[in-house]
Amino acid sequence: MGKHDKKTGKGRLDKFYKLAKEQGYRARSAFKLVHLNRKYDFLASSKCCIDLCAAPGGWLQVAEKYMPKGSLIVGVDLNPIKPLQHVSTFVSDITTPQCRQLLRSHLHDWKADLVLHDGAPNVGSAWVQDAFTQNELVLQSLKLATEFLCKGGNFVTKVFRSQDYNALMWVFQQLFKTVEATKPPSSRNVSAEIFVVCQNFIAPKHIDPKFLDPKHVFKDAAPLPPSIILPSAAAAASSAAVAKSQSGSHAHANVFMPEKKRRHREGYAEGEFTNFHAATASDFVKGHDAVGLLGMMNKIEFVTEEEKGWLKSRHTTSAVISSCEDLKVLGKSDFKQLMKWRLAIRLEIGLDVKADTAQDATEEVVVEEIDEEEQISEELKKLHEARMTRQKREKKRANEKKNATILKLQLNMTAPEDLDNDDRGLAGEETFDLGEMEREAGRRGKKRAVDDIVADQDGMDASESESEEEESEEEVFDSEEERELRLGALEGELDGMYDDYTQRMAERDAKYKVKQARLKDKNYDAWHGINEEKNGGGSGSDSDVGVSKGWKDQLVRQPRRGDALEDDEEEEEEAGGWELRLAGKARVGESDSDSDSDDEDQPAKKSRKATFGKADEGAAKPQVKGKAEGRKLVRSLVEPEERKQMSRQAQLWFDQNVFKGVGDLAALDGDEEESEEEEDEGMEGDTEEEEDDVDMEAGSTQSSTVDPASAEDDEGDDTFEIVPQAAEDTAPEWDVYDEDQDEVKAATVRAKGLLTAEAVTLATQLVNRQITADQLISDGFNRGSTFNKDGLPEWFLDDESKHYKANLPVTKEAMDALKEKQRALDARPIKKVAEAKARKKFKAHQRLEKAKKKAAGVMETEDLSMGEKAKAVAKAMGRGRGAEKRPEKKVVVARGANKGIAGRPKGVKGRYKMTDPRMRKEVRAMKRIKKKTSKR
Ligand SMILES: C[S@@+](CC[C@H](N)C(=O)[O-])C[C@H]1O[C@@H](n2cnc3c(N)ncnc32)[C@H](O)[C@@H]1O
Repeated sequence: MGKHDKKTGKGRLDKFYKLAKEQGYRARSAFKLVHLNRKYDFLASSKCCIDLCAAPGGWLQVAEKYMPKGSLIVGVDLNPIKPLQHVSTFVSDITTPQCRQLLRSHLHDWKADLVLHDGAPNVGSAWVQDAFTQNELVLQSLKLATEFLCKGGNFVTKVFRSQDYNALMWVFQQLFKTVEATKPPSSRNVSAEIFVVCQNFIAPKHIDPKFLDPKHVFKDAAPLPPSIILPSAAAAASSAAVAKSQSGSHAHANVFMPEKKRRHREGYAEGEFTNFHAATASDFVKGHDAVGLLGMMNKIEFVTEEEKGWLKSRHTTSAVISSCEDLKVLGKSDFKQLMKWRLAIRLEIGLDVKADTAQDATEEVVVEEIDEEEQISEELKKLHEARMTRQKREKKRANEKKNATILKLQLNMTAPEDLDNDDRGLAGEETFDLGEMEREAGRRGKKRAVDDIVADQDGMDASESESEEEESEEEVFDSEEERELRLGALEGELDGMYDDYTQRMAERDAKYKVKQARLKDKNYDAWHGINEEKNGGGSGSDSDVGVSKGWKDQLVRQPRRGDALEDDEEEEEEAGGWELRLAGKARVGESDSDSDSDDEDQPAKKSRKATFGKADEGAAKPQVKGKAEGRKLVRSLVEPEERKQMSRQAQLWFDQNVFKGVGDLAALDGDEEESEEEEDEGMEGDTEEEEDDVDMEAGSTQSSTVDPASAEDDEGDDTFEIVPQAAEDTAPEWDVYDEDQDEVKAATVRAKGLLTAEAVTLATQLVNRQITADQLISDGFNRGSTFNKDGLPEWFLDDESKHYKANLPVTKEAMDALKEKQRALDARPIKKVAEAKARKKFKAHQRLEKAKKKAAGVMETEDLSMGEKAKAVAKAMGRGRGAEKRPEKKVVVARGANKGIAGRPKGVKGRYKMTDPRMRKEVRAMKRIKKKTSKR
């Protein structure tokens, strides 16, 4: 903010300076807020306002003036602010946590409904550098705003137009329902500043910090130009100064902000070393691609004498000049104005000739307008000629097809279900949708208007090939209406051109390209959104918005993917949403081109303002909707269509001679299923669909006749055959050893309880008398395969033995019971375990003491020999130590090789006992009986 020349450029003491002086404002910048408020009227509805970077207090004064009496207004700045009535101020750096705390204490837990930010870092280096720091400051202020704003609150900030501008706008869009950028008249044209009014804060519960982190927000921004060109013509004058500022800035950037050094991801075009492009006025006026130029260039310069002469033309208004200064931010009206100016200059210099010179002098203005219109329509013609012809050709082809289809139908050459989707539409389904017809009519009207213009230009009827019906429609337009329509169409075309321009702007944006590239990578990990999604929304009005509308347009078109994203929210929480939004931003291009996403985009499209529509787009809009609806309609028909196609094939199949005489296959196969179905569905009669169903059944019948299994049967293939439950004596012999196993298991169960869910289930069933013991035993006998195993391959039997097992029931209750048991075990306190261990130890100690005593007693006994004493002591001590029990005698059944042998049977080690099988069974039986009786 150094010293300025008071006559030129920024230092000029303009009317706002004087006005500020007159009205007692501390700074001329106060009028920026006055103008912004005039346009958006946010002050009157605010009760609590924070002004970040408020010194010397101009905005505070305006806020105090326009906000309701008794409102809370807090201002903060690095510099002290002279006291103001009804306003509290303090000195702090808004980038520090201390400022946050001070704000909190000033607000007394209130939420602000307005946050203003007019901060500008006090640096004097080159403007790009300043822009970056400025925009960092903006992000910081946004951070504070998100913290202090109430839901629905507003945030007004100054932004410097630079490559970071779009990134900032995008972030605003994610947090506010309406975001508009504007340049108030009090903001000097030479200044790169622009004001963004963000309305209706969404107040998400969680904001991904990446949204407010310059590292993330600006990381994708286009690379910093190595050479910096000052935005104003005045600044550009001194190339030496520029060079100095360049080097200065770079030195600064390298030394102090090495991390902010941008990588040239995209690279510059061959021979280009800057992102700033200026075109000459001649390029614009005389060149063919005026729209393209506007999209690609930053500025139009008047360099040559001829060009300077154009500055004096009555058509060259100050608005045109200021538009030429910064093409990046052309609003729609600026754009149209510029295009009109171009045509006017072309006329002046004789590049174009007035088509209608015989106009009345009194209608001079009108004539001129028409001339311009004609010129524009020339452009229009060039732009749309190809499209029109294509459309016409398509329509003609469709008409022919339609007629052919209708003829076919009339001659019974085809069935309606055989028509493809297009034919259907042609054959009359369009009559299902009256709305669509109406829209179609509207489209025709609009198209006619455009065609008329083209026809006028050409001196020929552009719609020659249109049907007579349309020609009669043409008569409906009287000359005035036609004119209106023409104008409408022209406006539309200009809108269309404007959209082209914005599209080019978007494409030019490096980020856009990167996102497009990323999109191509299917593995690109789509990110997740802020937890609270916005509904509809998008930016608001497009009128007069001096912003890079391409971006805005995209953002508006971007669907607010509320519901769709909610499923992913939990995952998103961590990732936080930044990159999902990025992905969404990148998807924009896709959504425009990809008709599949039409449905998804619908809400966003609804939010789009009518001003977006170019003539053809305007016409396309209903088409899009119609298409979506049509698709719906088609979809409902497509599935049966497939089925019908299938059934038709089936019909053809059964029409073959080989099936003649077979009669009704459906009836043949007895389709109980079919009759059941019919009963169920209450279907009767002989509708086509039913016939199809029958055909389908027939199809299935046919398939059943060629069932491979039955085919095998027929052929007598004896690979294997499942024998149904033949009573055989191949069941495994009752093995006495199993009894042992059962006893062992029973002992385990007694000791540890039931261990498996199956066991618990069976036990529960037994206890609840859901199953009897006999049943259980008999089920046990049925276990395993009982079919004839003769001749079966080894692998099969192996598999069977492994897998052919009864599936024992398992109930949820049983599982719960087991879990509960385990939980109880796990929940045993350590103390209890320790106690148990101590108890065990104590008992062992007692046993040992007892054994020692016993051993001492043995030693004192005089009756025993030393050997006997030693044996007795060892026995006592062994018991005392809890020595392992002697291994039980192994019972060897005297059968087979062991039958009648004397001495140790083969392969048996240790203690053993020979038993007779009969005896063994009897002994066991006795034991069982004894046990039972003792229980009773
Ligand atoms: C253009 S002036 C604001 C004018 C003010 N809106 C008015 O109408 O009076 C920009 C202000 O931003 C302040 N500023 C810059 N960086 C700051 C920071 N980090 N914290 C607080 N204020 C800052 C400067 O001290 C300067 O007073």
